[in-house]
Amino acid sequence: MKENQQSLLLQSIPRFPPPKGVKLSYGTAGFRADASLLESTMFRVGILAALRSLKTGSVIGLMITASHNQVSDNGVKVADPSGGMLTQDWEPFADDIANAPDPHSLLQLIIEFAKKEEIGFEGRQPAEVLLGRDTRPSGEALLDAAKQLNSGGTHTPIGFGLVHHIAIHSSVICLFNFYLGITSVVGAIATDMGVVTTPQLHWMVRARNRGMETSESSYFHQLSSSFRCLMDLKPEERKNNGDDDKLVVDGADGVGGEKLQQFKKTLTGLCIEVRNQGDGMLNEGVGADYVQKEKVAPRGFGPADVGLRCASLDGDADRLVYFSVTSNENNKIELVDGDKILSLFAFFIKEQLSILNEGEGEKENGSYQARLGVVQTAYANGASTDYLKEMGLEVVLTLTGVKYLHEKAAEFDIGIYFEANGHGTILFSEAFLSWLEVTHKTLLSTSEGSAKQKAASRLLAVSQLINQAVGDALSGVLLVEVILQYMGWSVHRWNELYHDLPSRQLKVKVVDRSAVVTTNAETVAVRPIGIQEAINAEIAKYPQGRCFIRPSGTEDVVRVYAEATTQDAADALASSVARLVDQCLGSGTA
Ligand SMILES: CC(=O)N[C@H]1[C@@H](OP(=O)(O)O)O[C@H](CO)[C@@H](O)[C@@H]1O
Ligand SMILES: [Mg+2]
Repeated sequence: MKENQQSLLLQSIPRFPPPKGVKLSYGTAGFRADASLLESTMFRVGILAALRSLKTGSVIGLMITASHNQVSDNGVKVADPSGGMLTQDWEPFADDIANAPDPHSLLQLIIEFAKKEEIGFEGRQPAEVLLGRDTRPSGEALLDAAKQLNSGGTHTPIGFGLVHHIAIHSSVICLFNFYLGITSVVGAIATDMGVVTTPQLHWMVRARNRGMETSESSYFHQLSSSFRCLMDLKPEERKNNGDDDKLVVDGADGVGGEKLQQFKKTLTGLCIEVRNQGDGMLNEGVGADYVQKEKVAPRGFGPADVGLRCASLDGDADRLVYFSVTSNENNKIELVDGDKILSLFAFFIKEQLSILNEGEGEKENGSYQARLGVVQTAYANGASTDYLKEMGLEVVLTLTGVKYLHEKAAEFDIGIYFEANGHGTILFSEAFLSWLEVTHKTLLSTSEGSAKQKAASRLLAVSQLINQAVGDALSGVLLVEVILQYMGWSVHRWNELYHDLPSRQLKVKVVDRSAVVTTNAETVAVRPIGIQEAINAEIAKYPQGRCFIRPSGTEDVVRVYAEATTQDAADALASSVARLVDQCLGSGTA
């Protein structure tokens, strides 16, 4: 590393000492903590992103969000050139630099890592990073702070790279720190994309690295035109419904509600009412995480909504669940979770593939036996896994965290992944898409309007509508809606695809959640020693009981998941295991 680069880093590093007594870890969704603890992390992740951009010769993304966490938390995740999550090989470096105790050790870490990764600092291409943030109020406060700092001349970007807009977060952190971090790498450029959903930022990074336009309007245009195409391909007898069949969406008082409100104006054939658009407290009694875990209607929904088709987004709009309010009391709902969304998508895709391959048999060059697979985690309801297997699909289980599911799904020609909480998408391989495009063209010229041509057209439109970078609640909602219209299904009919086994999820606050170590796709706890045997003894008390514990990667808790044949049994199993965890590791406040 050249001297000018070292001195540039040394100028800024001492300004951001790490918080004392806190160990930060790049978990399933990047770094997440109380916003007040993240000042140095933001700065350091800025450096990491610039290095990643130099290493890959591509644009990298940084998203400031804590998703479904309470409003006082914040976080940051890195989007790799493909638009996916940061490569897992770099996570230890992220942990190391976030926790480096002093300027000297941080600089040494950077020098050694850059050497090991053979990162050239004076290459032809400067580092470039796209920044995005959700609607957390801390973001706005810092925007002002940044502007003041900038006009006050305490930092000058000249010679450090060009920053188009600078925005920041919580009492002097976030984007400004990113900005300083990124521009501590010679020549680096940071471009602020403003307030966006997490999937929008990931989509933008992917688009940019494929030479496409990155604006929000191009994102919305892609979604609305592929949605329109799918609507036009509905069976004739289903073409007239839609407008009188309203969908009500809970926006979690976050960025997704705002964006959907703006976007819905451009959609025809779909009537959407958005509630919780940002006037209330972010994620408080609202949002996909709340609805899925508590199994009750969010704030703003009640008896007047009984029977309506409703959906809920999470705080950064990368999760989606559906529900309908079932009774006038207790805000009870019928939950249609990520597993059911996965099942609906799998059902539709499988049907289109079989139309496309009908009668092709073993003919040479004719059909392409696309490998269709689905990916779930241990949190998937057991009934969904059985249903998917009965459909003849390959089902793979991975660790919790979309990076694991995404990686597995990418091994299929069409890989569909969903977490039960509603995060998921459909990935299409390049090889399959090339074949599909050629086939579609041929079908257009030989048999336009045929069932096969329409099936090919639908699959192509799905690959455009569904976000190929990460799970995206906005594109997900459009695909669900168009499939329901295609099938002529109500939310209730959809929910009848299979019946969920009753389940319960609890969280337990413990002194040190890393004391829980798991194996076997997180279904078995190997530490603390003896706890699994105690859990097994509880499970044995319930017919078809299933239960596991794991440390959360995003909250300071140990999660307990239980399934059984009745709700009372699932509740009792979860509570007794939560007590075990509390006795073994707890601070007593569940
Ligand atoms: C049980 C559960 O819903 N866990 C969620 C949650 O992770 P935890 O590591 O469980 O806190 O947040 C992750 C990021 O959004 C998501 O990938 C994951 O599925
Ligand atoms: Mg989220």
